[in-house]
Amino acid sequence: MMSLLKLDKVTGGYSKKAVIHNISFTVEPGELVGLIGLNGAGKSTTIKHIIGLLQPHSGEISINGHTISTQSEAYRKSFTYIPETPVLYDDLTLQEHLELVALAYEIDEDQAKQRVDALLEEFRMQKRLKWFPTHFSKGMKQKVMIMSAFMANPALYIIDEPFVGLDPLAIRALLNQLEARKQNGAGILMTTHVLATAEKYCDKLILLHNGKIRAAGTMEDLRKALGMPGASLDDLYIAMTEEQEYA
Ligand SMILES: Nc1ncnc2c1ncn2[C@@H]1O[C@H](COP(=O)(O)OP(=O)(O)OP(=O)(O)O)[C@@H](O)[C@H]1O
Repeated sequence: MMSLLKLDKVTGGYSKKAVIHNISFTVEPGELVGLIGLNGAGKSTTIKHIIGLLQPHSGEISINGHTISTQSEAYRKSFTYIPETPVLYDDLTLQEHLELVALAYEIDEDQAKQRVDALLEEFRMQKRLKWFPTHFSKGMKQKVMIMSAFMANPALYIIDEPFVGLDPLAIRALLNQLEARKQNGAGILMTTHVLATAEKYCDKLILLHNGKIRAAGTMEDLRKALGMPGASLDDLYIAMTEEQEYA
């Protein structure tokens, strides 16, 4: 079966010097995959290659079998990206942001209205439809990005550290939405430093260290690979970084 997202031996970075090395993994439909690593491990750099901001020095990235160089339009329409720092249009209200997504993704009016109503309720933003971003708190701005991504309803979600800055109700709303989208066959790649949440919700984890994949798989796979039965993701991760430093 064709993977939703496939990285095949991707090496790349910002200049000739590689920052990520020989990265291979997949995200399958219905899977939430956590990309885990210390500050500077290469998580954002990996994401920049997937969303097309950087080009690999070698290796290949495909979404539903499309690559960005050969089927750019199909590739870009297959995913939405939720950055860690919200990027909003100062002159557009929340409503206009959501309308823009509906236009860009060619969602018909009835369906758009249904999706907007459900998202407003879930993220408790019903009273903010006519607001401009300057009046939003940091967490509300993040919610606008998250709602816009869910509006588009893509096959693949790429989410950079979603849990910092959201209140507990918003985190629950996000996790509920992710679960529902997974049930419908979407795939999700998410970076986070909140390891307890990653351990609980991710189907598969990819541990990045110094730009390389150190271990990947389910929690059970990772425990076996590191010889630590019953360990938490926190313990596994710390053990992995220490092992590398003193090896
Ligand atoms: N714009 C850039 N130009 C050059 N090097 C960069 C740039 N951004 C990041 N790097 C380097 O790439 C490496 C990986 O950084 P990256 O941002 O991918 O880490 P990360 O895992 O996302 O970290 P964090 O958890 O802090 O977000 C680091 O050595 C960093 O210094």
